[in-house]
Amino acid sequence: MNKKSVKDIDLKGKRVFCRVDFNVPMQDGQITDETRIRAALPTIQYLQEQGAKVILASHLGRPKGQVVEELRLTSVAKRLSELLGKDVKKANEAYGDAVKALIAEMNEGDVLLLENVRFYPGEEKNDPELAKAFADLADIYVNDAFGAAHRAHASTEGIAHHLPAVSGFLMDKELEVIGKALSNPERPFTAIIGGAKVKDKIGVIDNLLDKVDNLIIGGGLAYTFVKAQGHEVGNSLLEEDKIELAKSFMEKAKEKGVNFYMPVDAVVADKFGADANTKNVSIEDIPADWEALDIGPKTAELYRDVIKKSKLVIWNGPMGVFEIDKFANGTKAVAESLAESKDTYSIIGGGDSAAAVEKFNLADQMSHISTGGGASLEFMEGKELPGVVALNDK
Ligand SMILES: Nc1ncnc2c1ncn2[C@@H]1O[C@H](COP(=O)(O)OP(=O)(O)O)[C@@H](O)[C@H]1O
Ligand SMILES: O=C(OP(=O)(O)O)[C@H](O)COP(=O)(O)O
Repeated sequence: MNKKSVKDIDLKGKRVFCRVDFNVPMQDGQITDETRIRAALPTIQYLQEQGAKVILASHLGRPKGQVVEELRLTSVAKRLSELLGKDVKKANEAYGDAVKALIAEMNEGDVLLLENVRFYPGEEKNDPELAKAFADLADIYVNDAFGAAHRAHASTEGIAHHLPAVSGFLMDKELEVIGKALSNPERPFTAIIGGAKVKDKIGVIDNLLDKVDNLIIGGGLAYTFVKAQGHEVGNSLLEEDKIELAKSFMEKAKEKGVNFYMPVDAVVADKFGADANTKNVSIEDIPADWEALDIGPKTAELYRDVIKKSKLVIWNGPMGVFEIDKFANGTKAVAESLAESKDTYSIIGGGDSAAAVEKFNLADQMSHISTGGGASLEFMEGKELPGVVALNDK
């Protein structure tokens, strides 16, 4: 990478503002997946070893500029203390005099976790005053939050304009692994896009059509395309205002010679939930009052064949509502196909896809599981990540 890293800078005795992505899934105040915390440990430990005073900052969830009690980083600080084997102090704010007082007491190698940076409206607006207030806490800025690198926020972008700004090891690793795979992709190159964030992902598909040989669509996303093909989708997830766009993507795929794979069958349910009645139907036969919550077995088989013939696969978004066993088979089949294809380099992005792979105990069979969903997609699309652009050049 042409950006300076934490290795390129003297850290001894310095106050380091290190942005990490501790946006971990939580249920009833408990962390349900700590992958992102563990992924940040190498940088934190390196900073400690080098004699820095480590000031960590992260967002958690989307509190929209307000204090939301459940989204405090308290349980993250506790878990981090256990993982580091050292007490991590937790501030109740993310900047200001009280925080400065805590920092003034820090010794070399100490770690302080600031409060959720998204409790402040200025964070997501990239308010220069908030960026300056963050910068006032430290001598050096380190960005190790790959998962949030596609956001131009005060703690991911703005602050970098006020301090010497370098990347952390997780950031470096993600950019290197994904960048290398995509700079000269081994072919056939296949992208699998699923999940529910239709609005976020539909634009991604446009850009991916310029890069891939095969595009596989699944998950809730698929039904806007099914509708665009002229079929009824019942109560399935649908973005009415994206149907025309979906049509244009199918046209573009044809023009570009990209194989565009869509579900040929689906598992439909008479309601959303574990106690729903279900059946397998052909894609043109989704009943009016039912919703498609997984790809069907024929589709899974079709996708398996494509995956097996691919040399590089990027996968973002589950094929169905994998959290409910009845609708997990499609996602499981894709994960198993990737695990079986030993010659295929697989990159998994997105919290839910990673969680699904974890749930099926196949995580160690994947080539790279990225800590960033949106970030890895934007990077793969060829977009510049603001959190990276803002760092100092080598
Ligand atoms: N057919 C479907 N209908 C409704 N929701 C779906 C469907 N398929 C998948 N999902 C949901 O999509 C969610 C994940 O979507 P998304 O956030 O876009 O993925 P990721 O986090 O991997 O990027 C999961 O919670 C899953 O239940
Ligand atoms: O979880 C994240 O994104 P992801 O679900 O796309 O991996 C990142 O922490 C960014 O969070 P955001 O999408 O609320 O900006």
